[in-house]
Amino acid sequence: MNFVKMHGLGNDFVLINAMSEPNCSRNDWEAVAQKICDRHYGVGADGLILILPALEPGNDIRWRIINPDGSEPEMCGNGIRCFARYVYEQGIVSTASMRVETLAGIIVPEVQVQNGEIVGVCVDMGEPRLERQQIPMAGPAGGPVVGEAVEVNGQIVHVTAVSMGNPHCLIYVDDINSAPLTELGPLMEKHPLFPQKTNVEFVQVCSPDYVEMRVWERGAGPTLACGTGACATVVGSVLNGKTSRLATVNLAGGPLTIEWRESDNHVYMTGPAVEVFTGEWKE
Ligand SMILES: N[C@@H](CCC[C@H](N)C(=O)O)C(=O)O
Repeated sequence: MNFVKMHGLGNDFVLINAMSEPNCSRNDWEAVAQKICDRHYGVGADGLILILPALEPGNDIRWRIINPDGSEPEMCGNGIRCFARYVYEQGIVSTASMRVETLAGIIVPEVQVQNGEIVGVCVDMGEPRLERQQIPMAGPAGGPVVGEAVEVNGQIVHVTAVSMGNPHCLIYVDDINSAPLTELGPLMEKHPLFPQKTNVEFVQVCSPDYVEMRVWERGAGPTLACGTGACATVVGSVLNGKTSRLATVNLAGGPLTIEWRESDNHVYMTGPAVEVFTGEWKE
């Protein structure tokens, strides 16, 4: 199978145009993802992205994203920027702005072109989901989960939960460099409060328009960046009164600009998407 390797701030993906593969209707993509994402025995990636035809008229294209552990998340922010750039550059979609069918609903990325050069991708990520059941998070039905005390490994941490289609759990820290990413990350990911598991973000607020964030991703572990996590970070930080609606989220792999727009309640994410190499996967 032909593939392309891309990344958004070091959050890396293998993309396969399933429409041009003879065996595109195969039903073992989860197993392919586990093999191809392996950093020792495969290509190495934080996820496998499939390019598929739209199911509904009016939409341009559809995707699937699969985590390295074979689970299928609803959305991926860095991945959708790579996907949009690739399908636009390859002429699979002819317009810079496109309607993409995802498990989180229709997502609208726009490839940004200046003087004939692609300079980035801005994505309308839709509305954040804040109700407890929408995260989803166990416990009595109710409104947003903001700074809720949760016991993990015998200690109390305060969590804020936001869904961008996929679940995120924010934990504020004073110093990002000493955040317990690899200790608390996996424990929170599988905490019984999150029936579909969760991505875990450690956040240091530096100013109302600049935060540092490090992520432990559901189904992938620590990654250099997480686009949906950056969106959730700004939404959660606004709910906590810690930032304004427009802020830079700096990740291990670099910065994303995130705006939670008041006029339409949508979250907009702007950042890079880079092609690294192409290859052929032999099974
Ligand atoms: N890297 C992503 C998120 C990918 C999905 C995540 N691992 C999950 O299971 O929800 C991003 O950039 O948003």
